[in-house]
Amino acid sequence: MKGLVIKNTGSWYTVKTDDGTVIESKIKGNFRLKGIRSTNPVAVGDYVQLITNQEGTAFISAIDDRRNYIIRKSPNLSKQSHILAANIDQALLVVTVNYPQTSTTFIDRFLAGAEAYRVPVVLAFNKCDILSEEELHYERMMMTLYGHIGYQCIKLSAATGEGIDRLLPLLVGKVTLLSGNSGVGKSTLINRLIPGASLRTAEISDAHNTGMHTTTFSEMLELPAGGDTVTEEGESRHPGYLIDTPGIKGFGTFDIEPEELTSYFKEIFEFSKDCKFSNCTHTHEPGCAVRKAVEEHYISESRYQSYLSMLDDKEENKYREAF
Ligand SMILES: Nc1nc2c(ncn2[C@@H]2O[C@H](COP(=O)(O)OP(=O)(O)OP(=O)(O)O)[C@@H](O)[C@H]2O)c(=O)[nH]1
Ligand SMILES: [Zn+2]
Repeated sequence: MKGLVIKNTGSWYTVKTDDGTVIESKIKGNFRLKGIRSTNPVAVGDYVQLITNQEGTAFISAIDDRRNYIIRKSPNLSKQSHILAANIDQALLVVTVNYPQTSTTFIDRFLAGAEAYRVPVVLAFNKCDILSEEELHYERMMMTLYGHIGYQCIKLSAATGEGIDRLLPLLVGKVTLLSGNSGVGKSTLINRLIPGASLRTAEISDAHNTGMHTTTFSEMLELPAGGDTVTEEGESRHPGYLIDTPGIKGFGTFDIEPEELTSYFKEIFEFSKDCKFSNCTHTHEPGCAVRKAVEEHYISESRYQSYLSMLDDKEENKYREAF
């Protein structure tokens, strides 16, 4: 039997099978995944093979190849990492122009990381209900900026429900990683999208109270089935899931090489094709088409600054590694 892992608590995995049954499962034996040293071989979002047993539970006997996965490296130096989620279709980055203000550096770092993982990002501009005229103007400028680069932007209020009708269709049938700084309204949004979700979360934390601080657990929250969970091709798909994993602030960008960085800033990459040197870092080189585009306002100053700050990190790391 096949199924989708929707929850991971310690050594137990909750698997939703193709016919909609939910089965508590454990890993059979100690199978390892090629090339990954992780503390959890199976993660939410994995498609797995199950062998059911008489007690009504099951063994996970195989995992389908992953399209992608996000990991958190262990803070200690064991070189082990923890897989937070697999097979993500997209990320929803919740941002606010105020209360609290999300910095463009934070947004751009997140976007660059997502590009590195080839995960599309939708930007949700939340709390439009409490913004002043001036703040709304700034929000429009931000939405225009990121919209031009190619990111879908949705203006919404998780509190009042405004804009939710535009967001929902983007989530149907997809596994969406929910991200954003503390206080931007992620929990409020989840409760808006999935009535009763906070209640369930509370129950879960109660049940596992003792282990909460040591066990990282992830969960996919199922969106309520809408009327359109059948694709145009007539193939049915799941109603969509949200992954809300506390502690993920973005995609790991530690492995990005400085030469690669340009390609993770979509519009910078486009202009860089006209730079005189193919290995141009767009900092000081003559004939740099990127710096020219910044001067002529084809590339926004804030995006260029974010690029430079990420480049700086890389150089600094290199320096540290060298000594
Ligand atoms: N006015 C207004 N307030 C909102 C909106 N969305 C959330 N809030 C408020 O903002 C505060 C933070 O919201 P949360 O949903 O807890 O934010 P979060 O992103 O889950 O925060 P963390 O759990 O710290 O990551 C709460 O007081 C919410 O009521 C909104 O659209 N408009
Ligand atoms: Zn250049």
